[in-house]
Amino acid sequence: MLSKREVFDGVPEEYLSHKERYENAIRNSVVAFSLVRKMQEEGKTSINNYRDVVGGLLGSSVLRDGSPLGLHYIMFMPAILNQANEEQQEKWLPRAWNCSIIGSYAQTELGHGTFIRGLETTATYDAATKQFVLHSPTLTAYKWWPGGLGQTANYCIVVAQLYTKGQCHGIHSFIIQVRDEETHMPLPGIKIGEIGAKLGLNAVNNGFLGFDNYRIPRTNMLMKHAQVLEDGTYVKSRHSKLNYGAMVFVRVVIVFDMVNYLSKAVTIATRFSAVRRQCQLKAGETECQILDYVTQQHKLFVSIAAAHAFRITANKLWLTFNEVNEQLVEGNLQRLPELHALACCLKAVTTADTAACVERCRLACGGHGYMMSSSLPLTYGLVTAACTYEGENTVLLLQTARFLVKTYQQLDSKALTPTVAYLKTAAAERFCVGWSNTTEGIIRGFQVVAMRVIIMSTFNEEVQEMSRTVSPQLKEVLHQLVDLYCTYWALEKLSDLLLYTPISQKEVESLRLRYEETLTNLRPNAVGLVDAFDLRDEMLQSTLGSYDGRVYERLMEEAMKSPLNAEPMLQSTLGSYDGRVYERLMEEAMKSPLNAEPVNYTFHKYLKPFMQGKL
Ligand SMILES: CCCCCCCCCCCCCCCCC/C=C/C(=O)SCCNC(=O)CCNC(=O)[C@H](O)C(C)(C)COP(=O)(O)OP(=O)(O)OC[C@H]1O[C@@H](n2cnc3c(N)ncnc32)[C@H](O)[C@@H]1OP(=O)(O)O
Ligand SMILES: Cc1cc2nc3c(=O)[nH]c(=O)nc-3n(C[C@H](O)[C@H](O)[C@H](O)COP(=O)(O)OP(=O)(O)OC[C@H]3O[C@@H](n4cnc5c(N)ncnc54)[C@H](O)[C@@H]3O)c2cc1C
Repeated sequence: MLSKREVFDGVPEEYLSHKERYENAIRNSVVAFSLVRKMQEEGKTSINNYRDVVGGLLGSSVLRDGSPLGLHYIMFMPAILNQANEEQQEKWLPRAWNCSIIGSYAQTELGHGTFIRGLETTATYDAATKQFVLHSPTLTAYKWWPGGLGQTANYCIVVAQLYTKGQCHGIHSFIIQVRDEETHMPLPGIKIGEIGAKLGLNAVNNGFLGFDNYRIPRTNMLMKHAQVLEDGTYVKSRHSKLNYGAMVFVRVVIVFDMVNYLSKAVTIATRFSAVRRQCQLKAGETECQILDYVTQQHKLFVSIAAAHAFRITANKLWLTFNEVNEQLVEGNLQRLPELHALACCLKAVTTADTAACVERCRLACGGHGYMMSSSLPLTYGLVTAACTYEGENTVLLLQTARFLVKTYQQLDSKALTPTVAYLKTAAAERFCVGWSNTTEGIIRGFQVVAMRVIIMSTFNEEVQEMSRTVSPQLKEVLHQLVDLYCTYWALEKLSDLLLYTPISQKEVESLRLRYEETLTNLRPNAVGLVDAFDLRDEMLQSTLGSYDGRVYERLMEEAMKSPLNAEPMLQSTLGSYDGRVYERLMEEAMKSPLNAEPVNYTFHKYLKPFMQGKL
C-alpha cells in the first residue's frame, strides 16, 4: 500500500513542477480511491450511494487541486447509470466501479461548449459492419477539456452528432475506448494529450481528443433512451433532453461542492479575524481584533449565513433530483423542465456567490490572504472554475429565465410545480405587496422581483422545520442568520425592490440599521458558527485558519519550506542572471512535459497496479 506522499514528502504542491504535480495527483488519487474500493469490498459503500464517500475524498486536502480520476466518478459512471441500457450497464459498470477501467466525459469541443446542438464530432452508422465511425472533421471538432483525458483515462463517454441512413439525429452519447488497456498507448485513429496549465485544478489532467475515422461497435452507443437498430433504423427517445441527464446531475452535485468550499474559506477568514489585532479604537488601548470592525463583519458574516443557506438548498435540491428521477423511471416527465431550471439556477447562483464570497474572504485577510499557504487563492481558483464548467453561468440563468417566463405565461392554465408556486401569490397580489421590514416581508419582496426567490423560499422553508427541533438559543442564532441573509440581499438588490415594491426611504433606512444591529448580534457567535462547520485543520490546510490560532508561527514554518529559502540560488525565469526573461518564459510554456511521451511513466508505476487491484 503506498503511503500518502512518499515521493515529495514535505514539499508543498506549489513548488512542484507540472510533471511532479501530475505524479503527486496520480499517487494520491490511487491511494485515496483504493480506500473506496476497500469500502465497497466491505459493503460500506455502493454504486448507488457513493456520493458522500467520493465527495469527501474529492473535497479533501489530499486532492486539493482536483484529481485525474475525479471525472470517472462524477460523470463517466453517472452517465452509464443514466444513459446505458441494462445490458450495457451489466457490461461496463462493474469494471468502472472497481476501476479496472478509468473513464472521462468528452462533450465540449475546441469550437463549442455551450451550444451543444452545434457540436461537430460525428458518429456515422455503417450497417454493413454494424459499427459507428467516429470522426473529427475540423480542428474545432476536437474534444477539449475532458478531465483525466490527457494521460489518465482509457475510456470515455463521447457526445457526438449521430448520423444513420444519411440523416442527422442530433447529439447522442457513446462509450469509447481511447487507450490500450495493457500498454496505455493511444489506439490507432485516436489523437490525445493534455491541454496544458490552467488557473487552477492543475491536477485534473484535462485533455484533448481527436478521431480519424475511428470505428466502434454499434452496441457502444448508450441506448437507454434512443437506439439505432442493426439495420440502421433510428428509434428516438421519449424526451429529446433525457440525454442531457448527466449535466443535470453534476449541476446538483456542484451545489454541495460550493457548500464545502465556502465553509472552508469563511472558517479560515473568521478565525484569522479573531486572531489578527490591528489598530486601536482609542489611543493608548490595546489593538483590537479586526473581527470587531463592522466593515469586517459586513465582509464575512453573510458568507456564514450563505454557507448554511446553500447547504439547506443543496439538500432540498438533491431530494427534488431523486424525486424527479424516480418519476422519470415510471415514464412521468412532468417535472423534468422544473428540475432542469432549478439545477441551472442553483448551480449558477451558488457558484457565482461562492466565488465572490471566497474572494471577499481572501481580501478580508489582508496580505496574509494572498499567501498560497492560506489556502484562499487555491480555493478561489477551484470555485471560479465552477462558474464556467457544467454550463456557463449566464447561459444557465437564461435557461431558468426561459422556464420562469413560460411558467408565468401559463399561470392560469397550468398547475404550478412546487418551486414556482410563489408566482401565483405574487400575481394574486398584483405586485403591490405592502412592504414590511421583516424576513417574510423581504422574501415576499423578492418574490415580486422573482429571480432570487428559489433559494430564499427553500431556505426559509427549512428554517421553519428547524425551529421545531433546535434549542431556543440556537434557534435565535439561526434566525439571526436568516435575518442577516435577507437584509443583506435586500440592501444589495435595493434597486429592484425600489422598482418593483412600495418600499419607502424610511423603511430602507431602518433596514440598514437592522442590518448593522444583526451584524453586532452575530459577532459573539461568529467563531462558534464557523467552528460548527467542524472542519479539521487537515481539511483547511491553512496557516490562517488553524484551530489553535498560531497564525504567525505557521506562516513562518510554511515560508521556510520554499526551496528558494533552502538554497541561495534563484530558480526563476524572471530573475535569471542573463536577463533572457521572455525567451525563458516561452521555453517553459512550450515544454508541457506530460505530452513529451505517449504514455506517462505514472501509468506503469501507479495507475496500472491500481486498475489491476494490485495496490
Ligand atoms: C454520485 C457521484 C458523485 C461523486 C462526487 C460528489 C461530489 C464531489 C465534488 C465534485 C463537484 C463537481 C465537480 C464537477 C466537475 C465537472 C467538470 C466539467 C464537466 C463539464 O463541463 S461537461 C460539459 C458541460 N456542458 C454544458 O453544460 C453545456 C451547456 N449547454 C447546455 O446545456 C445546452 O446547450 C443548453 C441547455 C444551454 C441549450 O440546449 P438546447 O439548445 O438543446 O435547448 P434549448 O435552449 O433550445 O431548449 C430546448 C428545450 O430543452 C430544455 N432543456 C435544455 N436542457 C435541458 C436539460 N438538461 N434537461 C431538461 N430539459 C432541458 C429547455 O428547457 C427547453 O425546454 P422548453 O420547454 O422548450 O422551453
Ligand atoms: C475547469 C474546467 C473543467 C472542464 N471539464 C470538462 C469536462 O470534463 N468535460 C467537458 O465536456 N467539458 C468540460 N469543460 C468545458 C465546459 O463545459 C465549457 O467550458 C463550458 O460549457 C462553457 O463553454 P465554452 O467554454 O465554449 O464557453 P462559451 O459558451 O463560448 O462562452 C463564452 C462566453 O459566451 C457567452 N455565451 C455563450 N452562449 C451564449 C448565449 N446563448 N447567450 C448569451 N451568452 C452566451 C457565455 O456567457 C460566455 O460569456 C470544463 C471547463 C473547465 C473550465
